Amino acid sequence: MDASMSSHALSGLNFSKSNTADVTRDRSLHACELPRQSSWRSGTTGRTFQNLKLDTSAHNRNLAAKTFCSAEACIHPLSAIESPSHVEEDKVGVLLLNLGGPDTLNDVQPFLYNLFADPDIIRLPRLFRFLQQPLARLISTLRAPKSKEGYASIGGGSPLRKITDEQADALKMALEAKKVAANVYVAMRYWHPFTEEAVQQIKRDRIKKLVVLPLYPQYSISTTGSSVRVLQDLFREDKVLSRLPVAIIQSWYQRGGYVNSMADLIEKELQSFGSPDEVMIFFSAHGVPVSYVRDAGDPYKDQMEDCIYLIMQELKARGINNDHKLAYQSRVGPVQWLKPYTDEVLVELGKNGVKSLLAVPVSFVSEHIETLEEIDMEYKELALESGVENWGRVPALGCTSTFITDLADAVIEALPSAAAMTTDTTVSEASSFKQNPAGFAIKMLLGSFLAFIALLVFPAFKNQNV
Ligand SMILES: C=CC1=C(C)c2cc3[nH]c(cc4nc(cc5[nH]c(cc1n2)c(C)c5CCC(=O)O)C(CCC(=O)O)=C4C)c(C)c3C=C
Ligand SMILES: [Fe+2]
Repeated sequence: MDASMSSHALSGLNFSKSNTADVTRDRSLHACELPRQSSWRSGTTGRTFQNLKLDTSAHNRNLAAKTFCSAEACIHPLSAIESPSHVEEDKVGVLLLNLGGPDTLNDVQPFLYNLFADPDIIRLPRLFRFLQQPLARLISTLRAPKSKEGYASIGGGSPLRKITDEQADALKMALEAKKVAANVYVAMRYWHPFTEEAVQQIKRDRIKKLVVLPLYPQYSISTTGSSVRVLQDLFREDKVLSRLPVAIIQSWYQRGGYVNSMADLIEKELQSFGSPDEVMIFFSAHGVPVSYVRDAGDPYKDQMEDCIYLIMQELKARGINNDHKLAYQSRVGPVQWLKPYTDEVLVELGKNGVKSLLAVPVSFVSEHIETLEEIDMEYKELALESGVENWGRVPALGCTSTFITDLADAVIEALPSAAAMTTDTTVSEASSFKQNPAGFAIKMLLGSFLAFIALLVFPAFKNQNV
């Protein structure tokens, strides 16, 4: 990628902290011990960028454990690469996509800025897109004090980078155990190591085939969708990368390895209660605004419900028949989010006489602020105040060996479907800045003014739920 293209792609991000990120995982770091064999059913959805259609029928139980790939990707996996015989053996790369989190309290506001500047997080109508950055600046500044308190209470920063690095190391080792030598890279959406940094490293390493693996079990426009869009922009603008065969695993909540690993954790944690049979299994998923599902066709809710169904089926097969409930946490801003809301359900359950509750975070596979602070502190306190007497929480999967080994299988299954990305002639907003800087400056000024008005109109952004 040449320098100008690179700066285009980076122009929307706040790189307040210089950081030569270690995006490739060193083989010598041993994060987890892994078994040599795995025998889980598989259900990877490996599709290429041009086939990035959302599958909104995921609630159809038949979809579970089925392998998807585009006809083009499967039948002509290498059609778009020039691969002269002298080129070194296929060098495989795996790119883990994740959200990223502030390393220190000073990073909190710029991290939040990057998050709110993402048009997949605050989805403004096209006409108002010029407001995105000024709005992001305002909201991040207003929210930063409360977020800082949260991060301070969990040790002064997000544990996400460290855990994701450990998962990358573990995945590399699991692949090696299956005789696949691969470099594993980490690409964070809102903090270091940024996607752009990881992509540069992939290019420098002359990777010949890439599997993209989001660390979100379920697909959402706001998570996997957003990260893939950034990748798509970076690859489209680069001669070499646009020819690189890529397979994207869109979601993997339906894989046996994930479902079984979650069931294992739940089964184990239930044993810590005096009367395990009487415990309510309480799944708490990160929410998204209702409009994502209703208007934009986000399959997140369907996939979440399907995911809970599969985990409960697995528990039933083990003779565990506890009651369960799904609710959505972490809503932000003045709009309606997926319901029921975790805080409201906890109060209701407590009032209705539920005495033992096991919280299961289900939309993310690492510990993070929303498990360590929101669930372990805020929700626990609320539940106990509401009448719940026994509280437990299932840990995030992290480097659980059965889980990581299954991710390695998912990567291996996706490899044959890797195909070059389509070239798209859409002009990005970043290039419109380059073409018309004066117009851009006017928009920014006007945007700041309108953002100020928006702040007055949506005072909820100043409140606790922002
Ligand atoms: C599947 C997981 C997630 C979805 C879906 C998601 C959507 C989403 N998030 C926000 C706003 C915020 N998210 C924040 C942190 C955060 N979000 C996720 C996961 C999902 N977000 C994680 C794992 C984390 C924690 C990262 C860490 O540092 O540990 C934050 C910042 C934290 C805070 O201030 O509370 C915000 C803000 C929106 C608006 C959204 C969908 C539109
Ligand atoms: Fe979030």
